[in-house]
Amino acid sequence: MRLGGFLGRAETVRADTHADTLTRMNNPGVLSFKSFRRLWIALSLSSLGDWLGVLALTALARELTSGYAAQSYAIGAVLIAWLLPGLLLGPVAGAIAERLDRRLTMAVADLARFGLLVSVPIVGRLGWLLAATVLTACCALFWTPAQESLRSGLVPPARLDQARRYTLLAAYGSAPAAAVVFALTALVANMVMPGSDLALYVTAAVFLLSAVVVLSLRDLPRGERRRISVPSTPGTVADGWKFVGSAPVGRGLVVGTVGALAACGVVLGVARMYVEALGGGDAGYGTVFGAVFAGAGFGLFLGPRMLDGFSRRRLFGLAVVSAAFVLVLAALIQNLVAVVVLAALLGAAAGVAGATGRELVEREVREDFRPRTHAFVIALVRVVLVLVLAVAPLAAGALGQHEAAVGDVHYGFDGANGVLLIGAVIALLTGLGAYRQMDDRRAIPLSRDLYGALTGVPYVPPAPVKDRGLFIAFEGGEGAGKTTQSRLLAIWLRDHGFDVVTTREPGATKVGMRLRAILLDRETTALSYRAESLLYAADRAQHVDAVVRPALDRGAVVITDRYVDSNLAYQGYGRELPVAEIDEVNMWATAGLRPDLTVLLDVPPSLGLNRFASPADRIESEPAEFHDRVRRGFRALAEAEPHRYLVLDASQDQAVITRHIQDRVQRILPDPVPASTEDITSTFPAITDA
Ligand SMILES: Nc1ncnc2c1ncn2[C@@H]1O[C@H](COP(=O)(O)OP(=O)(O)OP(=O)(O)O)[C@@H](O)[C@H]1O
Ligand SMILES: Cc1cn([C@H]2C[C@H](O)[C@@H](COP(=O)(O)O)O2)c(=O)[nH]c1=O
Repeated sequence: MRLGGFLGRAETVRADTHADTLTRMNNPGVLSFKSFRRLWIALSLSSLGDWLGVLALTALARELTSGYAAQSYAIGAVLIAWLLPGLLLGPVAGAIAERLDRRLTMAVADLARFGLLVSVPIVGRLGWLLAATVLTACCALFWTPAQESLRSGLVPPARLDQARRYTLLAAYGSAPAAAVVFALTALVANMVMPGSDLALYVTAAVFLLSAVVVLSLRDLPRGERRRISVPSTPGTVADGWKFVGSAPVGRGLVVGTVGALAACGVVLGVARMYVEALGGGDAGYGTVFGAVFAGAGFGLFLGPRMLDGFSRRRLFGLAVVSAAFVLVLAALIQNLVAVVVLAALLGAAAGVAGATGRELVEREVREDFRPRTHAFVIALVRVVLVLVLAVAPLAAGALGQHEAAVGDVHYGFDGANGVLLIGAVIALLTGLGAYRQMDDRRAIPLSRDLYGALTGVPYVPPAPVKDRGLFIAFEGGEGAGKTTQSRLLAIWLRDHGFDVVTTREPGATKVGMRLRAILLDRETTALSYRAESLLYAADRAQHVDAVVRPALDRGAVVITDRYVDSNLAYQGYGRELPVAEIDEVNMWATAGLRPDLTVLLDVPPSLGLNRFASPADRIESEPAEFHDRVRRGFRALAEAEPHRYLVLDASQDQAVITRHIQDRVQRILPDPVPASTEDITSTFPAITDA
């Protein structure tokens, strides 16, 4: 019997493996498309060259100047020359590239970069180094959009998303690789060719190789070419702020992103000078640079998997604040090994912030606004990085070198250290600002919240204070069993001597009943989604004012069948209106009243809807995808605040569900109210004259 079971399982595994192979054969990975693979190799080489170039050019700029201030200024100038063209000239270069042959454009841009980089050590002057940096950056402005336009024609539309992910990997994964190559080159150079010239020759060779790969691209699609349109970075920032900045989450994201970038930017900006002061040379510089990017990669991977159940909004602010503390240590501990480790930690904190920020956008921004939001964040990253990378070395130069002596102990405190501390202060203030803006668990102390997430036992706030009752909401899709379970809970609580008010939304007041009729009548047509959302919120405002608050004020347990979460799930996720905005409207409508506990009865819509015999109302008759989105919405809301929810599988037996609910409610019950108040205990539904 057991053996049979085992063989059966082994067979299933074999069948699955076979199915996987078949799927892979029918659905090959994007790198199996030969032309795309070559383009991807060219992109990896070109990105490697870009990162190597900035390391080699800044290192050589330092060598071509003397004195702490002059060297800092030279490095700052190279970084500005490297970044500014992208900020200002992107749309112009895109418009020119639009008219040119894509493959030829890329090859010529690579060959031009090869020539420019070879010329820099030969000429050996700072002025030409800066001019060559600007021209090299301009070549990238033609190369990148031409590559993007080619890419979209090399893979089937269904694979574009995967192709985009590979492209991102090549573009950013090449940064730590460049740091390793740079550090190794520096070690070799110490033996054969002192100085930073060798790194520049290696960079030039990488671009030459990229040109060869580009020229080897064959079988490019004929016919209509994909359009190239490069949006202006300052324009995207200004436009994006108008809508991203209007909600607290948006403002928090922007403020926090600025802080995380300030932290990483100052390290990259002053790394060369700081490492020199610690006796590290080019190899040390490459290592610090690589550590920041390797840490960031790790943080991006770790972010979504970290502290499951902990508020993402809190995590975002915390990650930025942690970056600030790491930066303080990096500024004060003047030891190269420690600085490398701290650089990796800093990158990891920024990576966690980046991944969490992305998760927040996915979760809280309406689907059709997401591309605009992502474009805005990317543009913001560019602008802030240019500013920080430009200003940091200049500020370090202006601060100069200082030394404090206490007895025989000498402590050097250079401009680089000062700038790192300034960066830390900016990151700390912005991190705290983002945390405050976005905090969605104000009532819960952070330490308990963190402890709960770390131990996997979410923190449940203590029972409400005596002068206020208990507020419990039942939420879930159609036919989940909310009415059934709320009645059973009310009966159980009354049996235990509690003053209980059962109520529901919409329609617990006279005004609410009219609104319910409008909202659920199938004759109501052409009701705009926003109007629908506001009508539900209006019903709620009346409900809270006339039923819920008075009952809570007298110390009753109020059980409502649907509340704010229904608005967020149905109108936010179902109708795809901005969830954060609906939340704000509800905050206002209810004067901030939130349930002490929300019981989410989770059921597949097909099962819940089948539980009814009566004809479907206006909302129930929405298509299956709508109800699927609503279900996902409820679950996302519960995941974001697990301490406030009890999520139950509502396809289980009724009695099992009831027991789970009683167990949880028991933990938060206040003392029963005196029997004298029971004469005002209402029954379901609570319809008032209001
Ligand atoms: N766990 C369960 N298993 C099977 N049937 C159930 C279960 N819970 C409730 N039902 C039945 O499903 C139907 C709908 O239940 P109920 O009215 O409580 O759901 P609801 O969530 O309040 O629905 P609505 O979407 O109208 O608010 C009722 O006939 C009820 O008896
Ligand atoms: C509160 C609230 C409700 N809805 C929807 C959900 C249901 O389809 C109906 C209410 O019917 P029920 O039988 O009383 O469950 O209204 C909504 O879309 N938005 C809301 O805020």
